[in-house]
Amino acid sequence: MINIVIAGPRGNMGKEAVRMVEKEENFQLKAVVDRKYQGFLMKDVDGMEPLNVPVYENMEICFQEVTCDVLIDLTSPEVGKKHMLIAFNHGVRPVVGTTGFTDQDIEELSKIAEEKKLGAIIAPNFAIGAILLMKFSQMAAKYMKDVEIIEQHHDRKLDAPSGTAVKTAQMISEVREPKTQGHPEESEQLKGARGADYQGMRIHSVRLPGLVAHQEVLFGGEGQSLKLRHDSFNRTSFMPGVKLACETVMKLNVLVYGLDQVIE
Ligand SMILES: NC(=O)C1=CN([C@@H]2O[C@H](COP(=O)(O)OP(=O)(O)OC[C@H]3O[C@@H](n4cnc5c(N)ncnc54)[C@H](OP(=O)(O)O)[C@@H]3O)[C@@H](O)[C@H]2O)C=CC1
Ligand SMILES: O=C(O)C1=N[C@H](C(=O)O)C[C@H](O)C1
Repeated sequence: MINIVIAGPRGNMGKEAVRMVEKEENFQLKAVVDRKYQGFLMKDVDGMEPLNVPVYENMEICFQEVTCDVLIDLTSPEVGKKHMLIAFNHGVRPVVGTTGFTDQDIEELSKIAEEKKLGAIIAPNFAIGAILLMKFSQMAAKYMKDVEIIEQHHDRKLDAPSGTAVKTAQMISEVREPKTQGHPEESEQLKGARGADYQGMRIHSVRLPGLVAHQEVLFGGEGQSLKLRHDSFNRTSFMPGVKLACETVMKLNVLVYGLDQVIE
C-alpha cells in the first residue's frame, strides 16, 4: 500500500489525481493540501466530490500528522519547490507534475534527493503519447537539425513555454548539431514573431480557450518536412503516468527528471 498526499486537489490536474488515487487498490489517499479550504473534510467545492480525508493548509503540519510515502504536487513552481523541500525533510518521495522549474531548481533538488537517498520524479508531462513524441523528436533531430516546436494550451496556463516544450528542446539539444535557424539576417518586425530561442531552435506558445494540451514538432529539410504531433484532449490522459510515477518513485533513491527516463 502506498500512502499518498496530494497538493492542489481543486485544480484541473489535482481533481483527476484524487479520483485516480481513490480508485487504485494499492494507493491510499491520506490527506490533501489546499490553500483555500481547511478543516477535516473538503465539501463539494469547484465541482469536486466531497473528500473524506483531512485537508491541510500547511504541508509541514500535514507531514507531522499524517503517514505518507508519496507527495503528488500539482500546483505552481514556487509552491511545488517548497513542497518538495518539506517532503524531503520528512522522508516523503515527491512526484511532481508542476511545470516551470528552472535548470537550477532541478539541479538543487537533485542534490538534496541524492544526499537524502530519496526517490523523486519531476515529470513535465505524464501522458505516454507526449513522452513518445519527445523520444521520436530526439530520434528525428539526429538527422534533421532544423526544428520548431509549437505548443498549444488552454488560456488558464501560467507558464510559457510549456514544461513539455522545454523538455522536448532539451532532449533534442542532446543529439542535435548546434545550429541557429532561419536567415542569418532575419529581423522581427513585431517582437516575439519568431518565438523563443532555445539553442537556435524556436518555440512558439499558443494560448486559447477550448484547448487542453497539444504539441507539434516540425522538422524541415531540403524539399521535405516531418511533423510530429501529440494531443491531450482531457486530463485523464495524464493519469496512467501519474500512477506509474507513484509506483516507480518508491524504488528510486535519486531524482528523475522526465518520464522518458522511466519508460523504456
Ligand atoms: N506533468 C503533467 O503531465 C501536467 C502538468 N501540469 C502542470 O500542473 C500544474 C497544475 O496545472 P492545473 O491543474 O492545470 O492548474 P490549476 O490552476 O487548475 O490548479 C493548480 C492548483 O494548485 C493550487 N495551489 C496554488 N498554490 C497552492 C498552495 N500554496 N497550496 C496548495 N495549493 C495551491 C491552486 O489553488 P487556487 O485555486 O487557490 O489557485 C489550484 O487549485 C501546472 O504547473 C501545469 O503546468 C498540467 C497538466 C499535466
Ligand atoms: O498546464 C497544462 O495544462 C499542462 N502543462 C504541462 C506542460 O507545461 O507541459 C503538461 C501538459 O502540456 C499540460
